[in-house]
Amino acid sequence: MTDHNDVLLRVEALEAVYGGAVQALSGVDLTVRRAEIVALVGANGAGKTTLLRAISNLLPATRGQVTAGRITYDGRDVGRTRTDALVRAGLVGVLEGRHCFRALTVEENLIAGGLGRGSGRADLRADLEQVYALFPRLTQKRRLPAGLVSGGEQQMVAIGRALMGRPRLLVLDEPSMGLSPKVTAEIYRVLADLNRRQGLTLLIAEQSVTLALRHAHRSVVLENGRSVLEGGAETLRSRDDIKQYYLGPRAGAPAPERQPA
Ligand SMILES: Nc1ncnc2c1ncn2[C@@H]1O[C@H](COP(=O)(O)OP(=O)(O)OP(=O)(O)O)[C@@H](O)[C@H]1O
Repeated sequence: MTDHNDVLLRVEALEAVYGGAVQALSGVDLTVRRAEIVALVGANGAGKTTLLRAISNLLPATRGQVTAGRITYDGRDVGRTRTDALVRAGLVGVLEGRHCFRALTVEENLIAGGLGRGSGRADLRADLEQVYALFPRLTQKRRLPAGLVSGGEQQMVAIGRALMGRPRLLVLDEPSMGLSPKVTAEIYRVLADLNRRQGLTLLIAEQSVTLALRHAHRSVVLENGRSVLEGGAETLRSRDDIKQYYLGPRAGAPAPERQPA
């Protein structure tokens, strides 16, 4: 049984359309407990990005809208809550690729993530130093325009900027997209550390099911806009259809189910 106080985010029977016509979500249920890492997996077009946009209330910016269902964050219905208010409540997203303000320096990008909280200079400086400690290579790049640093570093800037908002739930859309395995591993190591040490809750859309199973406590599979399966690594690996479709021939290797911090 789920203790309701444990639940940070709940999505129930969510439906969403684009342009009043394209049905992108047609029944998604999802629960994210505090201090849990939940991965959202599914093929191209399954609805992962749409679900994350809906949770962050960013669908209207892409001509989309939620047409049915409910999103509850920290016990509150947030279906109509503006994105900036969600951020202030600790629900922070890194969506739409690794969006950076390209003309601003790396450091200015990071600071921008902390401004909405209304904290003072000393707090901002302390948070900034924490981000540099997590991603040391950003320290050397702090004075460079973000548009000039590598794709991996831009992803670190985007995540760092989100962390400056002191999130309780960090929502990430495909953090590994287009990155080398080494940089991907570095980013996931930082995310896993934040989860373990600080109890940061993570909801991550991840096209690589292998990565999802390695890092998440639980994964939710989306197919054609519906949530069709959820479980830990063992549950997903035990399903022949998941193995064949997403994992390929080397899917048999055992991996322990992770427990939340
Ligand atoms: N702005 C948009 N306007 C119209 N249709 C859209 C828009 N964004 C997504 N869609 C459609 O909504 C459906 C779900 O797409 P979505 O991007 O959420 O899937 P996804 O699982 O994130 O896919 P991918 O892994 O390729 O990013 C698809 O049919 C897609 O073509």
